[in-house]
Amino acid sequence: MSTCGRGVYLRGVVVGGVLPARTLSDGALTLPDRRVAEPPRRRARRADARKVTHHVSTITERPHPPATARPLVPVAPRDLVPPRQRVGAGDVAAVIKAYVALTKPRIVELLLVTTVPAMMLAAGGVPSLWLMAVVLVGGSLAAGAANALNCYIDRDIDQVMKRTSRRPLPAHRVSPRSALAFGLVLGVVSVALMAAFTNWLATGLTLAAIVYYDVVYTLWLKRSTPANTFWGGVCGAAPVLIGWAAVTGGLSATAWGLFAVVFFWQMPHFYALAIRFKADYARAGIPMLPVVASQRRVNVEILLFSWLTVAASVAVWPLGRDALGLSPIYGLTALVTGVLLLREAHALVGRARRGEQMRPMRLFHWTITYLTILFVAVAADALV
Ligand code: HEM
Ligand SMILES: CC(C)=CCC/C(C)=C/CC/C(C)=C/COP(=O)(O)OP(=O)(O)O
Repeated sequence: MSTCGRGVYLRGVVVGGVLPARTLSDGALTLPDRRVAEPPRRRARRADARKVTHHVSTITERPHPPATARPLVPVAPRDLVPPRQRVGAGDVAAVIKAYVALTKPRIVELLLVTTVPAMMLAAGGVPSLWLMAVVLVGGSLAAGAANALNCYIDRDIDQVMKRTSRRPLPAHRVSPRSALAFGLVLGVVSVALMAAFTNWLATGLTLAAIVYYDVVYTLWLKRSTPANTFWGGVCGAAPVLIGWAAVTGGLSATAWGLFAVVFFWQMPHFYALAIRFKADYARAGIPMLPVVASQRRVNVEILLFSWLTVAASVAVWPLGRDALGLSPIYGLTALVTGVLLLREAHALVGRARRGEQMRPMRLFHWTITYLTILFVAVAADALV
């Protein structure tokens, strides 16, 4: 990380350390349909939220958002979700759909893109189908639990952001209490499954990933520091370690190498999204880097982490599963896709510097193509 980068991160971490977890803008907390009975602690948090909005506004040199929303109307918490809009218990398909949506299935599915090849490489071929099934089901339930709890904790933010406003909680299809219960049950089932059929390391990593995502990232860092993306990558890259540990009972240098690839990779992946939805994040008072720092600073980080991603992917080549390293299938794929990823990252930065339309979703989609191809190569390598 660059020296100037460290400066902003440290400042962010300090801010994160002194402010409480809930740090939304005035607008977010006073939306007409977020009518809650307001206990004194919540009122105090709102005062803190105004401080953070001010912090964000100061850094971006934008005027402080006016407090124009209507005052909160005290109602019982159970009335938070208007009964009319809740999914009727009789409509089984709609109920199932809403609960599945809580697990963010697209993200669960994508996390598995990295887990399966890691397991194959660790096993030097196709691992036992039983173990694959356990890790896939246990891992999906764990990621689903982590996501459902994230939906519960972030229901206020998700309501304010356009991108997330159709999720089950902001759309009032599931009550917050049901989402919380669902997330906790899924979490317990997933960890029990891993404990019963894998080993302690894989189980411990699974539990740690859930707790880390929901407590360290969602409750704390996401709302308080632009370093949220960096630290959030730890749990995003954890499935690689979980898969490897489930097969071997340990973690080798190659496992850590693959972890590093996903960890660095998620920075350009997420920053591209954060540039695209910068206004959303700003409205919700979330200090994502593009909201609180200059575009120049974001550009530097996109390039830095894209290069680190490619460097880590190439470093995995000689490591492999044993002294022989990985085959040229993997090595050449890492080089070619790496060049393409870097070309796209530099293209985005070039457009930003020239003041052209940035089209960040081009990089976002490229990051996905890159990681998918790279991990297909890992799997292919395990088969040869
Ligand atoms: C490593 C940690 C990761 C982080 C921090 C991350 C972050 C995110 C975020 C915040 C979103 C937006 C979610 C939404 O709109 O609901 C997203 C969407 C997406 N991510 Fe990731 N992601 C990670 C891993 C992955 C992986 C491993 C892949 C696949 C190779 C992937 C591919 C995608 C795709 C395709 C979408 C779009 C989903 C959709 O349109 O429904 N992500 N990611
Ligand atoms: C095995 C296991 C438990 C793995 C957990 C993996 C997991 C769910 C990783 C997500 C990583 C991450 C920082 C996502 C962004 O959340 P966000 O809240 O910023 O995204 P949003 O804005 O779309 O809600």
